[in-house]
Amino acid sequence: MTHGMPHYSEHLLHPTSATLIFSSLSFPWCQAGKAHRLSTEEREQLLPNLRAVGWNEVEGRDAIFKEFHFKDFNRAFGFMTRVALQAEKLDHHPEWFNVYNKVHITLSTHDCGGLSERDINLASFIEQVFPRAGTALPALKKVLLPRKNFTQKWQVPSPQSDWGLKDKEMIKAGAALNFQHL
Ligand SMILES: C[C@H](O)[C@H](O)[C@H]1CNC2=NC(N)=NC(=O)C2=N1
Repeated sequence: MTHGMPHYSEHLLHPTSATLIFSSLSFPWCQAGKAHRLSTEEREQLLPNLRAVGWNEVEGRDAIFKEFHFKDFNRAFGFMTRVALQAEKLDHHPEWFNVYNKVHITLSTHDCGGLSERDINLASFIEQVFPRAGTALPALKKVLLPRKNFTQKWQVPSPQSDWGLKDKEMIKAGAALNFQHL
């Protein structure tokens, strides 16, 4: 199954395709209330931003899909570990598949039988951990430290941190984020 997803190195080459703008969803999305399927308006607003970073709608099912490539299994599994811990915190779990350096992720909310804001927010988190997990460690500082390319509506809390936003801050920033990878 190929979705024409960009390989990680293409993200580096085409940073402008990595812009996510989530603006109007409420918080917290996870514990509060029952999940509801995204409205037409929400979809029109949010899905283009996800498509721009390689998430596609799944045919025949209300879900989104993206394929991630890493340099090796360790990096793929490191990425999965971060996503898994966050998914557990959010009580929102991805459907995923891994072989060696590839991770395929499908997001959908089983509780409401389709896409909800929980999926958008987990996708947003995934986008934020992806470049860090996918980058060879020696390249990390070079690639990630410059903050000038992070356009955002909130303060980066610890500019010294090589790892950028902490999970908690990412959750807080949540759907109101305007994020550029690089
Ligand atoms: C009982 C538990 O809170 C629910 O089953 C959670 C767990 N993780 C979940 N993950 C996903 N992807 N969709 C859900 O609806 C969902 N619901």
